[in-house]
Amino acid sequence: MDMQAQVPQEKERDKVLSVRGLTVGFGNKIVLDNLDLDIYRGEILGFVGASGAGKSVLMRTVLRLLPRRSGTIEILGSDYDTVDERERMELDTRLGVLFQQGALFSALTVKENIQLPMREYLDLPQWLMDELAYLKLDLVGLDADAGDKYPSELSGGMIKRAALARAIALDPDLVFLDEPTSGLDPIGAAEFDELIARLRDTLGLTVYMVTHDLDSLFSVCDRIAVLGQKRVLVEGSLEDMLVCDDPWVRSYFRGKRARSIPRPESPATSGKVTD
Ligand SMILES: Nc1ncnc2c1ncn2[C@@H]1O[C@H](COP(=O)(O)OP(=O)(O)OP(=O)(O)O)[C@@H](O)[C@H]1O
Repeated sequence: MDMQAQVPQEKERDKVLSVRGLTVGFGNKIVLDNLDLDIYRGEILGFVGASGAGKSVLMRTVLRLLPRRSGTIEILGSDYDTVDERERMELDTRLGVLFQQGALFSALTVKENIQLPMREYLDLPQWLMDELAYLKLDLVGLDADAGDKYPSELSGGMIKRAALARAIALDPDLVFLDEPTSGLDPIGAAEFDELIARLRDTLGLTVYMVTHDLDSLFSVCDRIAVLGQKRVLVEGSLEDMLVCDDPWVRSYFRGKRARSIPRPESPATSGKVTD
C-alpha cells in the first residue's frame, strides 16, 4: 500500500476560533459588518484598530456577552449555535478572559478570585482548588502570599497578573486579553509580554490580544489583524504591516510613535488586504 498517499502533504492549520460573516450593531449603528477572522492554535494574535472601531465589541460578541445580527462563531470546531447546553458550558471552559481593568472582585482575595471559575464550572474539593490557585499564581510569577491579599493591596502589575491567573484557572485553550499592558510602565509592560509568551510556550495557549501597545505587537505577536471599516481590513505578520499601504495601517506602524521601535531586517510580502 502507498503509505505516502495517506499522509496529507499540507495539513490545514488547527483553528481555535473561526468567525464568519459576523454583523453586530446597536440600533441603527452597524459596528461590525460581515467580518471574518481565524485564530490558529498556539499563536499570539495582536488585534489593533482605531479607537471605537469595534475591537471590544468583537471580543464581547465572541464571548457571547453581546448579541449578533448574523454570522457564525466556531470555537475549537464547534458552532455555539448548534451545540447543546452541556457542550456550550464545556466550550466556555476552553476560553479565558482578561478584561481591560483586570476586573477582579474587590471583596474577594486573589485566591478566591482565581477559584471563581473553578466553583462555577467544576466540582472540586477546597484543598484541590487551593493547590490549583497556588499553581496558577506561580505560573504568572506571583508569590503564594499574594493569594491572601485583596485587589486593593496589589500594584497595577500584580493585579494584571492575578487577573491572568484567573483567566487561566480552567486551563483554557484560548485566552482573550483586552489591552493587557495598558496602565503599566514600559518595564512592567515588557515583563507582562514576556509572561504571555512564556505561557504560550509552556501551556500551549493561543492568545487573542487587543492592544494599542506597539511594543507588544513588535515583540510577542506572531500575527496581527487590523480592524477597520467594520471588518478585518488587513492581517498578516509585522513585516506585512510595515509594507501595507492602507493609510491607517501606515500611520500606525510607520508613524512618529513607531520610529524608535526596532524594525525586522527585511520586510517580506505585502499584507493581505481583504476586499
Ligand atoms: N453596549 C453598547 N451599546 C451601544 N453602542 C455600543 C455598545 N458597546 C459599544 N458600542 C459602540 O460600538 C463602537 C465600538 O466600540 P468598542 O468599544 O468596541 O471600540 P474599541 O475598538 O474597543 O475602542 P477602544 O480602542 O477605544 O477601546 C463604539 O462606537 C461604541 O460607542
